[in-house]
Amino acid sequence: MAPVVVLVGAPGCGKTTVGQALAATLGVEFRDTDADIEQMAGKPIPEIFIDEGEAHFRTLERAAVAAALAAGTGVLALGGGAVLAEETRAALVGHRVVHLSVELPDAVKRVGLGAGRPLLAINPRATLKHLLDQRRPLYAEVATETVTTDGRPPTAIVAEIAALLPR
Ligand SMILES: Nc1ncnc2c1ncn2[C@@H]1O[C@H](COP(=O)(O)OP(=O)(O)OP(=O)(O)O)[C@@H](O)[C@H]1O
Ligand SMILES: O=C(O)C1=C[C@@H](O)[C@@H](O)[C@H](O)C1
Ligand SMILES: [Mg+2]
Repeated sequence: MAPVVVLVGAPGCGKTTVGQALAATLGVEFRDTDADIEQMAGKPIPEIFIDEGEAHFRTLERAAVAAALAAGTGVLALGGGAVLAEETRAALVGHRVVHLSVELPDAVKRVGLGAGRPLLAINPRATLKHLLDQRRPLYAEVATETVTTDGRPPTAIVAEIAALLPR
């Protein structure tokens, strides 16, 4: 079985928030590869970045995405940078992949200055701008649908995605 839907998008686009609400609406399970990686590593993502570095995190992430796609859990959220891996982009072919798009102003507001996003620890606005510019084409490449999230509440986004799915 494949996941009902896979969510991709930049940090702060709402993959976790929307994914959890969508799974509850559909009555299916929610899975987030970031949480899977933390469980696999036995520590939070910022600690993996500090202790082993980003390259090691990306190795864990490729394995976590492959395992989650194979498990076929209902709603699957991928980490914001998962699409950087060519292997992961190839593995997503044939899946229903929704890109939750977000532009810089809303992304900055949503991620704030909070902890827990190691890539955004320094100069979050400039880093987010770079991430968005670098990744937009990659999200577009893997997505079967794109749903805009700027200025919209999670409930409206959940309803739009639910309406895309076969009944
Ligand atoms: N549509 C929205 N409107 C306003 N706030 C939102 C919306 N979606 C998410 N948020 C808020 O933005 C923050 C980031 O959301 P969330 O953690 O779901 O993003 P994410 O895509 O999972 O990020 P990451 O890639 O870092 O895991 C949270 O505080 C959440 O409540
Ligand atoms: O955008 C990214 O590269 C990341 C996003 C988060 O979901 C985590 O996967 C991690 O913090 C890296
Ligand atoms: Mg998340």
